[in-house]
Formats: sequence, structure tokens, C-alpha cells
Amino acid sequence: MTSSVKAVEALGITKRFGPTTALNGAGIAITEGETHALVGRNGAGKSTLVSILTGLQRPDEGEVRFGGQPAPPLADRDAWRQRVACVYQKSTIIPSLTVAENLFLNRQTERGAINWRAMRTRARQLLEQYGVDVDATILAGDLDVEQRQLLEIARALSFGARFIILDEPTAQLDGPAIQRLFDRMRALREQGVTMMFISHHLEEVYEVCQSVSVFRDARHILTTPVGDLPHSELVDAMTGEVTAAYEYRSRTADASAPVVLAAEGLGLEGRYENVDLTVRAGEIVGLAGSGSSGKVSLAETLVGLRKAGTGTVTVNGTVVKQGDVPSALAAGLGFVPQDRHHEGFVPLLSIAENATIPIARKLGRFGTISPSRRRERGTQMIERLDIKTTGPDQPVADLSGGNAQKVVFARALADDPRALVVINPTAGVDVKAKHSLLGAVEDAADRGAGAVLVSDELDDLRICDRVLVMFHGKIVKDVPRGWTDTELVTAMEGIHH
Ligand SMILES: Nc1ncnc2c1ncn2[C@@H]1O[C@H](COP(=O)(O)OP(=O)(O)OP(=O)(O)O)[C@@H](O)[C@H]1O
Repeated sequence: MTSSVKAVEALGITKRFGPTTALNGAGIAITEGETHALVGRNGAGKSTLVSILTGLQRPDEGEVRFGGQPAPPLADRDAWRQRVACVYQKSTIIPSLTVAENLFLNRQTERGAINWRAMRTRARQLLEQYGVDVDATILAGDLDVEQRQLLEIARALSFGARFIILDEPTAQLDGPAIQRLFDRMRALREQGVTMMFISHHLEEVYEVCQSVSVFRDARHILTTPVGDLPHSELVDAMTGEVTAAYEYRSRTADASAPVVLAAEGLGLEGRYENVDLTVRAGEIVGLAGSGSSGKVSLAETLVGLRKAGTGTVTVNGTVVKQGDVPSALAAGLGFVPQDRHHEGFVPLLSIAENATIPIARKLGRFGTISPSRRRERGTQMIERLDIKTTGPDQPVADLSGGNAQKVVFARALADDPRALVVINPTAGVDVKAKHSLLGAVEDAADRGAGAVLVSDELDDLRICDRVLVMFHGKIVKDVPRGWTDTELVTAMEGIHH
């Protein structure tokens, strides 16, 4: 039976941040029991709407209603928590607390002193009730991304909320984990839970949602059942124009080009072993594999974020110091890390500053680059990577998630690196921005850089000359361009033919 009761409504919402209008009379209405997608390009206003729907920010104009009733006053956090919960892109779980403590965060002092034993028992019951198979007494920092998300969902439901916002929940999960999340979402829906789902992977919208709303440039563009809107029309609604699919460039790798990045006998206990790898100038080499394949650890070792137990890394002919980012950068490497919030950018600095400071040479760099030159480079990057901003002087902290990711990318390219290592570079960026980022990697290769591209997305990997597939810490296959999805996925699952 379909209900017409609206679990949540946002009506005529306007929200400004200084000169930026993040929402301009936009709205959304989600029917009870439905899983509703919210899609839009980076900077369209999605996160701003989430902060208003969760009572973290007050709109300048407009109104929020839950089940037809006006939203509670902002100060009444408990009342908000009972109505709506959000699983954010960035985890709100505190790693240094146990799972049980995280579950009862903000509730411990409800009735005086904390009864630890009772809290652990109650935590175990809650986890069991929501089918989350983790030990309540371990530190939350020891959970993987998927377990942390489940913990956040359990915590949300335990406050009594029947409406959950999932803000890019799949961005950091591998294929099988995404399927498990979707199974859980379907089960929650059967129990009558209403969900708002934000994702830049439009195929996921079709897989798990019944209806979709599109925002563009701070405005609501349309709301429709997903079945009524073909994929290409959804993309056009997001971009406001007819958007062609990405055209992968044809490139022939030059087998005699110099090697610009190499690993020899590289091994890191418990992660990967005995890896040999060469990347030539002008070549893009993909690294694919499941979450536990070791591909990210390997890439992090190449850039110096991790120290290998055995073997060497050579960047542009120089054997670099292990576990030392500055040494790799000095040899001519540029990289986009997995964890952009910790390693990616300096939030309080402007776009221009971030885009022109390779981290290791911050100080020297400040001395040698003039402010006008820096602004010029910043402006170029904004245009080239299509960054939505008020200008090169805007602090990166004020940008939307996807636009901040583009700044990290800009920084990786700032020095015209000879070798480039990019880890999940398109996570969190919209369909069209993806094209600019992939195009930028292809440009770098055309200019003679060699690149390693680590990605969970088959579409990203299509720009590669060859893809190395990792399984349980070993490179098991070297797949040349022209592979089919099935071929690559089978290799990633460790099935050898
Ligand atoms: N605290 C803030 N100060 C200044 N500007 C802000 C602030 N928060 C958001 N904005 C601006 O509001 C606009 C909308 O941003 P929002 O984060 O809502 O986009 P989004 O649709 O969630 O994007 P993404 O897909 O990249 O996460 C952007 O132009 C952003 O720069």
C-alpha cells in the first residue's frame, strides 16, 4: 500500500553564505516509507539541505515539516534526533571510544552517573536488534568503513528516528559492501523506514530508490519516480544541458619510453608482497582489486604515506626514501590521497594556496611564488577542473565536498609531475566533473607523465593502457586495454582463467 503522508517536507528553502546562495527557494517532499534520491552536481546545495533537514543550520527562508508537523526548535537536539538521523560522508564515530560508548554518546548523562556494565549490555542488545555483527567492547577506530556505517545506522535508529539520510554512503565502499548496504536499506524500507539517499553514482539511484529529486544551482529542478526518467535525462537535468558520455582517448603506449615510476620486490607485512611494477612516461597503469586486495596500501607506499618492509620505489630515476612523502615529491611525484580530509588539503587556506603548495615544500614554496602568480594558477585550475567557487581566494573549507576534491587534484598536478599516483580520484565528484578529472589525467600522460590510477570504478579504469589486478596482496593479472567488465571483475574476485 502506498501512503501519501509526507515523512519530511522542506518548503521554499533559501540559504545564503555571504555572497553564495547555496539554496534558492528549493524544496523536497518525501513520502513515508520511500527511498528517495537527491542528486545534483557538486555545489548544487545537497549538503546544505541535509544540514537544514537535520536541524544543524537554520534556513534564511522556508520551512521544514516532519509528518506534517513543524520541525522542533533548533536547540532541542533530542527532538531532532527522534525525527531524523544522518549517516554522513565523513564518519561521526569517535575512533578512540568503544563501540558501546559511541552508541550512547550524548546519552550517557541522561540519568546521572554512567553504569558501564549496563551500557555494554544495552549496546549488545541494540547491535543485535539491528543485525550489526560487531563487538561492543572494541574501539570504534578498529572498525572498517562498512562496520562504522552500520554502527551509525544502528545509533540513528536507536534514537527512534524513522527517517534516515544517507549522504554518499557508497563513496568509500567496494562492490560487495555496497550490495550489503543496499540489502540493509531494502530491509529497513520494509520496516517502514523512510530514507533520503545522496549519491553521484546514478546507477545506484535506479537500483535502490523509488523516486528522485534533482537540484541544480541551488534550485529544485524536478521530482519523479525513477522509472519515469531514463539515465541520460537524469544527467541532463543535473547539468542543464545535453551531456555526452566520456570519450576515452586512444593512445598507444611507447614501450621504449623511460620508466618514471617503479617498484621492485616491494612488500608490506599483512598488506601485499613481492610487487614489481613499472610505469613508463605517457602510460596510465590502473590498479584494481577488492577492498582487501592491498591496492590502496601499495599506492600509499609508492607516494611515501606508508613504509614498505622490503623492496624499493624509484621515482624518475631516483630511489626514494621509504615512508617519506617529501622525498617522493622532490623526485617529481604528484598524488591524490584516499583520505582527502586528512592528507588532501589545508582547509583554512584558499583554493589558490592549496593548489600551488605541494605539501612537503610549503615553506620554500611560499617564498618563491608571488601572490599574483599563485592567483593566476588558482584561476587556471578553477577553470580547467570546473571548480564551483566565488574565486581563487575562497578557503577550501567553504567548498562543497566534490569541489574540495578537485582542489586536491589540482595540487597533484601543480608541479607538472613526472609521475602521478591518484587514489579513487573521482570519489564524491559529479558525472560531469568526473570527465574533467579523467581528462586531466589523460592530459598529464599526453604531456609525458606516467600515472598509476587506483580506482573502485570500472569507468575510471577505462582510461588506462593496462590494469594490474590485485588479489590478496599480489598482482595476479596484467590486463591490457579493451577489457570487458566481466573480465576485470572476475579477475578482481580471484577467479583465474
Ligand atoms: N559554510 C559555508 N560557507 C560558504 N559557502 C558555503 C558553505 N557551505 C556551503 N557553501 C557553498 O554552498 C554551495 C552549496 O554547497 P553544498 O555543500 O550544499 O553542495 P553539494 O550539493 O552538497 O555538493 P557536493 O556534491 O560536492 O557534496 C557551494 O557553492 C558551497 O561552496
